[in-house]
Amino acid sequence: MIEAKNLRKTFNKGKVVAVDNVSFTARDGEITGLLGPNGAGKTTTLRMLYTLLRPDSGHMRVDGIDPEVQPLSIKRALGVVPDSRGLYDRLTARENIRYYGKLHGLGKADIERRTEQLTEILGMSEFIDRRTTGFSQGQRVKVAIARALIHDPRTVLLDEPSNGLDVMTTRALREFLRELKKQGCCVVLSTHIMQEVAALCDRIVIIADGKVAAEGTADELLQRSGEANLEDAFVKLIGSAEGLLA
Ligand SMILES: Nc1ncnc2c1ncn2[C@@H]1O[C@H](COP(=O)(O)OP(=O)(O)OP(=O)(O)O)[C@@H](O)[C@H]1O
Repeated sequence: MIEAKNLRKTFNKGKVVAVDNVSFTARDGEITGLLGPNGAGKTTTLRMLYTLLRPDSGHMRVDGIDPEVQPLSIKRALGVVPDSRGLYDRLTARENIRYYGKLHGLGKADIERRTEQLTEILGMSEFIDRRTTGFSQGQRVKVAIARALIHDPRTVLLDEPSNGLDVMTTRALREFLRELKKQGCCVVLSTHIMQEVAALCDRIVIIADGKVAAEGTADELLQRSGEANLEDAFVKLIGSAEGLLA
């Protein structure tokens, strides 16, 4: 479970307020979607959650762990697919994944076993032993996901995971995330695609201008907005649909 409390982050000596007092809870066994237009503060929020950025104020916990007190425990608890997928181009897909396994202190046999499993689930066998230079977006995302999950984390954070993916790969990705949820994982993803949250997320945190504009299940958001479909509900709750894809 992730608990974010009053997170705030500014840049450029306080002139840019990227995230302003954001609070929400993401539970185990659920997929939580951070939905918002470009520049809303989704990536900055995720970066604070995976401890790449330190909040100016506020705090977060993962399974009760405070990153200020136990920074390494948090890193072990999390699987992260960042916005820049960040693969090492000179390494093969397998070597990229193996390297992360080693960083997490896994033994060779465990790394090989888990890599085989993820290769199968994510459909990577055709390119697992190719260098990642020239990989398509979909192939990159798959390797980034496998790398993030090599240590079997309970909490998984994904920044715009379906960006640039074709329909079939997006469907496979959604199926995979549902499987993680079934296993009891806490899954948090950011997106600006309404369809994505509607199809996938148990809870939706709508972020606009660095703030939480609304939060709840799709049904709760419909009720609160008094609208019959999610698209109209989002428009009403955010005040504009600019930057959001249906
Ligand atoms: N390192 C940084 N330096 C200066 N400003 C930043 C930095 N990182 C983010 N920002 C600003 O903070 C705001 C929120 O950015 P963020 O990347 O979190 O939005 P986002 O919701 O993820 O957008 P997108 O959907 O376009 O990726 C933007 O105005 C952005 O320009």
